[in-house]
Amino acid sequence: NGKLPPGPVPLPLIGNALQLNTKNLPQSIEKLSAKFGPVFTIYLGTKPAVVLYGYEAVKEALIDQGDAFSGRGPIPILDQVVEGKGIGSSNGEAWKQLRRFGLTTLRNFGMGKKNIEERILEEAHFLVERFRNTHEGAFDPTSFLIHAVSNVICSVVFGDRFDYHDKKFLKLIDLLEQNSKLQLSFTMYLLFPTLMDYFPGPHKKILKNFRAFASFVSERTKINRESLDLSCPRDFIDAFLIKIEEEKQNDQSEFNNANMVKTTLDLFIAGTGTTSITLKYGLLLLLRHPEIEAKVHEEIDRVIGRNRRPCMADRSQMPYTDAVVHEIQRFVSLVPLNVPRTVIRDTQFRQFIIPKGTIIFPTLKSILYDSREFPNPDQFDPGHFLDENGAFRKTDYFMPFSTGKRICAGEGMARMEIFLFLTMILQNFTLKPLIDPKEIDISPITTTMANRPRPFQLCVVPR
Ligand code: HEM
Repeated sequence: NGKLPPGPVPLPLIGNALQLNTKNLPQSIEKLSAKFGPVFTIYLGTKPAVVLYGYEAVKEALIDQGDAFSGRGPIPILDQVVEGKGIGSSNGEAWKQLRRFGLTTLRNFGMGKKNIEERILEEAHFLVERFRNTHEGAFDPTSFLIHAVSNVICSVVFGDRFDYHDKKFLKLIDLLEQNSKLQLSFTMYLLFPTLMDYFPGPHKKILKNFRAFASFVSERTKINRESLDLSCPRDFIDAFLIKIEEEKQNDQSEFNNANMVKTTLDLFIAGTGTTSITLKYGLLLLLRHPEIEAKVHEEIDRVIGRNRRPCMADRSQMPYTDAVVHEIQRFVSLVPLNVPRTVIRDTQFRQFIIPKGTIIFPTLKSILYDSREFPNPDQFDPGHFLDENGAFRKTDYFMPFSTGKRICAGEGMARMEIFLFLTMILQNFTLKPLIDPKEIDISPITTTMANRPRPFQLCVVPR
């Protein structure tokens, strides 16, 4: 209508499908930005989507005009399971209430008997034991990391971790693992959502697995309800049940059974793959760069030693390790295009008018790989986060969790997990690659929604 930002000319019905590589949408968007600049429109089928490319455009939208850009856009498949409920997919008043509650409860370190740091450390201990039991043999770390990371969420949501051999736990994790292995063309789903529903394919299986996961969570909430003590919440579900009880008289309340199950599901889906892939990629990057691993070892030995467990308070004394953790997240750029947003009203942005409901991609890789802020962004270099004196260098361009009103609700938890899991692993082991480090391919496998490392195995040698 002449008010949206310009972009490649769309064709009827298929929009810009011919200009978009369905296997690597982030790459197509990078190419288009070279031609159309930091703000442009692409057509996903018949629907326009505005791409924001680079720090200035993303900041102007998500921070300076944060409220207008706070709507959630389509999340292929997941939308059909959560049906606009839970923190990640809801909008308007429901989202405000659920997000506020979720953040306070996750931040509430007094919840149950243990705080979140203790829960992570307990799990890190079990992870280290599992690594030790490989007896220096080669193994793929994927399952171990998924188990550890999901168990932290289990501990927060269900009050306790599961034993790694517990059949219920294995069933639950199997559903998540199956989904992470199934290759879904998110781009095809974004382009032709209705059409995809009519075709068979991996998306049907993913949907089935998510539904099975939701009924597991629903069963667990029943168990909690039967043994609930209103004065003593044991976990996230108890806290939610108490909130439902407190708000019983309020007909505007969003605290109900459906939102409880879907918010819990959100925590698993948004929190498991993201953190475990980051950790796995981190191990690969350290295998590729033994000289960086050696420096982390040296810092761990100096600050923590070998006889006590690391804790979050150590981080401020460990600028190099902190820089490595940040650089892992920057390099991985886990969610290159961000999770899609929408504008919640007709919105003037720069010289354009973006109609209410338009999909927005506030791209994150464009910021994490900005060569003005991170010289040689394609290189894995912790120096990107260190100043000339070796002190940690903070930068607003560190945005793997996005920014603004919908910034990742699990950021605090994820950052603790990555720091504590990684330092615990490196305190106890030296990583050994199966091939010459220089031969290791650290480039990502990129899909529309997430980057992940190429498959690999490693050995861990006790220190
Ligand atoms: C390395 C780990 C993680 C990364 C890189 C990551 C990244 C992101 C990103 C980019 C978003 C979209 C934000 C936006 O719309 O602007 C998001 C949303 C979200 N994340 Fe994370 N995340 C991680 C871990 C976690 C964990 C551990 C949890 C929960 C325990 C979690 C829960 C959520 C939720 C609930 C949302 C939706 C927020 C909303 O719509 O208000 N994430 N995350």
